[in-house]
Amino acid sequence: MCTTLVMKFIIELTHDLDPEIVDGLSKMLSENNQLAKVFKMARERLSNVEMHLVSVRLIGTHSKDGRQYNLLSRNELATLIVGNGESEGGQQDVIVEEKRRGLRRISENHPSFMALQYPLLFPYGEDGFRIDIPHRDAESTTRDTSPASIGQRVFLPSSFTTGPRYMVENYHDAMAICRWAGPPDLFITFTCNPKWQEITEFLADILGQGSEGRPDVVVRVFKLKLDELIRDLTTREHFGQTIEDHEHLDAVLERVGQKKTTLTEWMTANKLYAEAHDLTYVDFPTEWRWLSDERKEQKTKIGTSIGRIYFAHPAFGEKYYLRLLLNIVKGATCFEDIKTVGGIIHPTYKAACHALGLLIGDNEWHECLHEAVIWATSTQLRNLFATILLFCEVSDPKYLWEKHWEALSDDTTHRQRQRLGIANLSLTKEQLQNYALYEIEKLLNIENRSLIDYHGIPLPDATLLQDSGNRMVLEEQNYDTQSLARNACDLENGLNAEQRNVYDNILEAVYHNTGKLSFVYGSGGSGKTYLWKALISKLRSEEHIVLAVASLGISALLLPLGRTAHSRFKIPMNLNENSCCSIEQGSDLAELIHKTKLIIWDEAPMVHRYAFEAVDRTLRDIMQLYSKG
Ligand SMILES: Nc1ncnc2c1ncn2[C@@H]1O[C@H](COP(=O)(O)OP(=O)(O)OP(=O)(O)O)[C@@H](O)[C@H]1O
Repeated sequence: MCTTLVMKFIIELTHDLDPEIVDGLSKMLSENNQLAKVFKMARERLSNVEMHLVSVRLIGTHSKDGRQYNLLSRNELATLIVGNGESEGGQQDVIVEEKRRGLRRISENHPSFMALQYPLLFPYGEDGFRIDIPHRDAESTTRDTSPASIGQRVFLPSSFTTGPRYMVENYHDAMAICRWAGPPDLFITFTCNPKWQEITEFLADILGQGSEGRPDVVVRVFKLKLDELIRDLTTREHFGQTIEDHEHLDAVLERVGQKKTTLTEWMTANKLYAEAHDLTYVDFPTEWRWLSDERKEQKTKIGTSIGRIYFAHPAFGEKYYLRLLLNIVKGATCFEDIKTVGGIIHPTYKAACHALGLLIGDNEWHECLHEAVIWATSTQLRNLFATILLFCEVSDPKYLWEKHWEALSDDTTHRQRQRLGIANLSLTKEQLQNYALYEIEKLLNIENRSLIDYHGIPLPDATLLQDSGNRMVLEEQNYDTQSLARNACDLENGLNAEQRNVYDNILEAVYHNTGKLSFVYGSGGSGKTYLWKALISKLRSEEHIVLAVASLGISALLLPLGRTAHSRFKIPMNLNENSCCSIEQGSDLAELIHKTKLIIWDEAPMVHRYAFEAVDRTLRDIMQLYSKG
């Protein structure tokens, strides 16, 4: 910056300043700031040179270490010089004269730049920013950006609100309640509204404050209201008496080392009270109450709590068998009692299950799947089924499959509806089974096994699977066959002699797969559309595919699920004698055409001959490929 300008600027600035403060600062800088000392030296030098227009811009010269409190030494920075500034291309830097080397230009990124620019912020002339300055908290930055290096994994316990285990706990509690009380009548969700009166009134007192800026207020009001709702439901019993769920086995088993758990207290109660002997561990909370403060059970009025034992996977070993026993054994006073069958204490829970006949045949696996059906998703069930097949030596896999296939494919229709975007899609029993088998086969393949290894379970049918992925085929098969059959019967009965003749001819060709081209001619109102409808209903009710097309859009509307021929067969707009339809071999549409039993083309003469030729050529291509395949 030009010195005259600097001076002018300083005079303007200092006009209102307290001279005492300025003197104090100046004194402080000249005593402590190495750069200020250098400044002084420059001034002395300039005063010895005859020069009127000078431009002085400063920067230190040392470029070694740059830690924050490393001070300059007078040897490093000699003086600040000089020039007219114009020739420096407007760069914000610096020409200094080092004592030993003469004039040098220095970068803005030099460590002393900040100290010179803002002397009051860097009163000792400390180093400022520079290139590659290390981050003070470099370690934590690495941790933030790379979670893999955090170290030990921590599993959040189920007591951690909103954690995955907490959610699963709640889900299982809900399922236990549903099992005991039946499906819920009400499903209450409680959401927050930032326009609630309490929130708006509070924010009205703060100018320009919206609810988005005060989540603390929103959350507090939400919690207050939520607590109030819970009180309405529990204490005030708006919907009647409320029940509570019981501590579950999983927690009990994890705390085996602890002196008192619900399981041990169940046994203690069995020791002390004869009336407790009639209850299994699961049924116990229906008549007894767990006092968590005192960690003991206490007799209470009947029907206040629901018992639940956490599901134990068959792969859990002894835990699984203990769980089986706890569903049956009554009045046990110690762990040995649970293993005692017919006066014999068995060494393991599994042996006790054997002695009780729980493991005869595949009972345990049927029971396992039967219980899991209550809470598990179909995906989880298929995983469980695959695990049972792989590791549990099932004696009759076919029966296990036949008994549980519906639960294993429960999500299929929903998934296919979502995937294909057909809201009312319905799948046949074979398709549902096939999907589940395919998913199970994939799970078994991961373990290098296959359904072939399990005698009696059918293998997934590849063609059915292919169809279930073809939206067009599914659409053409997705009819209510029963109502179509009734409709077909009515229409068939109403056919006149001529219509009947055509009807029988066409049906015969369809049923015998002879292949036939029929041209039906009749004046307006003679009953052609009626005939089409009769044919379409008849064949669709028998799950055959019929493509109903018309040359004109208006005629297509009169046919059940009718489309224009151009749209259905992708006939090109500009036709010539060599035109073909744009249907790719192997596409869904080609697959649909291949499966089609009958094509009805209404108002056929309304389009050019080339259109028929194009369709004919394309159909031949498609059918030829499939017959070769
Ligand atoms: N066998 C029949 N029994 C009862 N009603 C019939 C029969 N055949 C035709 N119809 C009735 O006659 C009317 C005209 O029939 P339809 O629409 O099928 O004729 P169309 O030949 O398709 O006419 P257009 O060529 O104008 O389209 C309809 O209301 C239809 O229900």
